[in-house]
Amino acid sequence: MIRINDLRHRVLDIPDLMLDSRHIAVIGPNGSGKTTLLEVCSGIDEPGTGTVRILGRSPSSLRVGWVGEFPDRTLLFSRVYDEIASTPRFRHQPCPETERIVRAAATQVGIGHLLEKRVSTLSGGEKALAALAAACAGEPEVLLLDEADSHLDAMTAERLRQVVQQSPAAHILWCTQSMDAAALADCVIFMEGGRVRYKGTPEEVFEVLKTTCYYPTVWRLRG
Ligand SMILES: Nc1ncnc2c1ncn2[C@@H]1O[C@H](COP(=O)(O)OP(=O)(O)OP(=O)(O)O)[C@@H](O)[C@H]1O
Repeated sequence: MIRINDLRHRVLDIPDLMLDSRHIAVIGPNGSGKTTLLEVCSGIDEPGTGTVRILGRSPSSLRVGWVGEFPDRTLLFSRVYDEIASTPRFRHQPCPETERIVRAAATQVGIGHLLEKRVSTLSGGEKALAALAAACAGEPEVLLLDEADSHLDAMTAERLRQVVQQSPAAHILWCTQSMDAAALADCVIFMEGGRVRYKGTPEEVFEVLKTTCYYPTVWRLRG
């Protein structure tokens, strides 16, 4: 359960929000506060006013996985293996266990062949997958994806979706500009001007947005 009360932070103004779904799509126009909401839910950023509780705890006490739109800004290590190994190493996992976690995460994401490569030599999509593998290796309770699918080809985006679905995370907050991807979520929140304008199942939210550009293309095509 994600519970937000009296949150006022930068652009955000969320008096009361309760989310009990697992896969939550966060959509809305540029500058509406989607990333800011994810940051507050990640514990990266402490809200100025109000409270955020996820699984009954403060976000900073949770295992959080973050995959951003620009992996170059978050990938810290020069070798892919070391990037994925960073969280188990920070947690002082023994070497054989770290090795197992890294290989499992890389295999799950489909980048086992990239483990020895330098991060700087990867393509944009490969960097996104390396960031996803690193997030998965941390066995996150909450997985946050900030437009992580925005630069991916259709097949890679589909793989990212599958891996995210298979993740054991209790909550997945996925900010996306792909309404077709958002339509696959359990719950959609539509943000505008820092507020949650609509919240509900994809059917409920997209029904309200039917005449706008936010209606999923796949739904429009099927009539
Ligand atoms: N560190 C900050 N300090 C002050 N204002 C900020 C900060 N970060 C973001 N903002 C402002 O908050 C507003 C919301 O930004 P945010 O990045 O959350 O929007 P977004 O919905 O994710 O947008 P986009 O779809 O363009 O990524 C923007 O007007 C932005 O300028």
